[in-house]
Amino acid sequence: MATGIEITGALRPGYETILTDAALAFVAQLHHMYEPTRRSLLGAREQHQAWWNAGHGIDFAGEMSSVRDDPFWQVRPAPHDLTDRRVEITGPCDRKMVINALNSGAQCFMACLEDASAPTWDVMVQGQVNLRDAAAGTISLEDKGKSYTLNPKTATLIARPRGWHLDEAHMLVDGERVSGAIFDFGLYVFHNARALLARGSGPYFYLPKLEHYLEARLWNNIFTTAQSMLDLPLGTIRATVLIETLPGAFMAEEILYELRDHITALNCGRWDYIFSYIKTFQADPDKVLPDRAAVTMTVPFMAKYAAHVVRTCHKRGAHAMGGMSAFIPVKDDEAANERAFAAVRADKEREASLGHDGTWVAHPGLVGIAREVFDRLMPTPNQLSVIPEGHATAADLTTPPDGPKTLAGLTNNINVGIGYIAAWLRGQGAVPLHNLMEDAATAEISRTQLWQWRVSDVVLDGGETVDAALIDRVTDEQLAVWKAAVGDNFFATGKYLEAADVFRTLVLADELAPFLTLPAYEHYFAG
Ligand SMILES: CC(=O)SCCNC(=O)CCNC(=O)[C@H](O)C(C)(C)COP(=O)(O)OP(=O)(O)OC[C@H]1O[C@@H](n2cnc3c(N)ncnc32)[C@H](O)[C@@H]1OP(=O)(O)O
Ligand SMILES: O=CC(=O)O
Ligand SMILES: [Mg+2]
Repeated sequence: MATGIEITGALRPGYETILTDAALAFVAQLHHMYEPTRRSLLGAREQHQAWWNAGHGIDFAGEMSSVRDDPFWQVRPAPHDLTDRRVEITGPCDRKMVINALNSGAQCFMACLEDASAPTWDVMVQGQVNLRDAAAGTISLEDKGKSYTLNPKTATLIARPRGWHLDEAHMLVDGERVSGAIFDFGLYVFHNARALLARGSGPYFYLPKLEHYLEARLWNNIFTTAQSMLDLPLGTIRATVLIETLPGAFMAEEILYELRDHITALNCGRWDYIFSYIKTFQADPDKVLPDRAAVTMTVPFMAKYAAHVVRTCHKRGAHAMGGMSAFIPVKDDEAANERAFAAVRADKEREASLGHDGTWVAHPGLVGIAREVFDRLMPTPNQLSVIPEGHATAADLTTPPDGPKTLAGLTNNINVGIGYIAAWLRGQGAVPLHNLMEDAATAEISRTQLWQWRVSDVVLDGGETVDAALIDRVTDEQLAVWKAAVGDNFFATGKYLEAADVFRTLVLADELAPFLTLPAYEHYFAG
């Protein structure tokens, strides 16, 4: 191994094919070149938050108006296998799910090393093994007497690395942790770019949680460097950026501009967006959101956000991808299943009618519904020519909706928060809870919402004031609910008490932690 590189995680069979000297040296080189910038951009995030906490508003960046006003620039056109992306399935990089997703009939598969994966060392490195085999077209599995192999026609593979905030604690360069994003991106592009190109595709990425155009510039510089180190032409790497933070929405056009040689699309990551709205306005009692379930895509600020993303993309020749309805198929209850399908169908009809070029589904059983809607409402491969009228103002994007604030909403946040974090601590990053898909982003909404309700002394519609005593009482009640639901044995081993501790600590903290995964990673996964 090159001098200065240290791997502190376990080396299980197969990992040596990913953690090769050459691949690690590649990651280390990116680390040397770009870690100082990442650190400084993370520092800038703290400064921006302090500015908003001091009562300053959020608005479009004045210094970038020339980019927004210049009518002439466009992003590089999409490659052939990202031209029609009407249905994209997402999922963790578990071997069976990777095969099932690639075979699902969706146009693309967003393979998630981010919020649908708990970032344990094993999940991250085994995920790379699975993606390497997927990129090579050779992935297969024998599981419970069933053989899994790839169909002749599979979805286009797009990998989602971790966001800028997370470290990979198990790879050190000169004693310093590398960024999770650079670890995930670097290993994936190093091992798979050539194989993907040979199969008529390419190294494609979804980039999560960007908050500033300078963060997009960092990705662009990393792409340019990676391409030249791997002797790939400029524009070989292609990115789709999730517009899933409120600050990111105000910089959507600048993000396209910074990445114009590499970007093909933006995506509306609605769950992180709601989380980011709460985080941005954490100190503003006038911006407190109602129950999580009441913040749908049809409330005004969310509808304006989606239209803003479509408009911005199509003005610049980029695809505008829709997002994820949390409804998933319901087993053993036909009526509930029909309701879930109807909710997904309505969500996809809204997206296709607005001008989105495609959408996300969480489960293979939903591919057909999304496909039917987009085939019906979008007969062309995309609808780049559809530009929603109007433009978004800061008030459009930031005015909170009315809606209920209820004890049931508070209780659901705590129940789901405990259930999700327990699964995450067991190594599972996406789970079905109460017939909805939950991942790190939805859990972030639950815990930030309660933090904000508590510090804003919200009085619920039933008259209860949200305070530490109420949070403690309901947390204890919900621990009992989980114990009854999963049984004493699984409750004892399934990390529920640890999850409640993580959740309660975050909700009762004086300061809002920027991400729940940061303290939880340090405490449970980094060692
Ligand atoms: C906010 C965001 O970031 S959204 C994007 C991140 N979130 C995700 O990607 C969530 C993806 N979805 C999932 O992880 C899962 O569908 C869950 C956790 C929601 C539900 O999981 P389960 O209830 O275990 O699914 P279920 O039991 O119905 O699975 C049935 C089959 O479908 C497969 N399957 C389910 N979801 C997926 C998927 N997303 N991709 C591929 N295969 C899948 C299962 O592997 C299983 O296959 P098998 O029959 O060969 O054994
Ligand atoms: O990543 C998607 C989201 O909704 O968040
Ligand atoms: Mg997200």
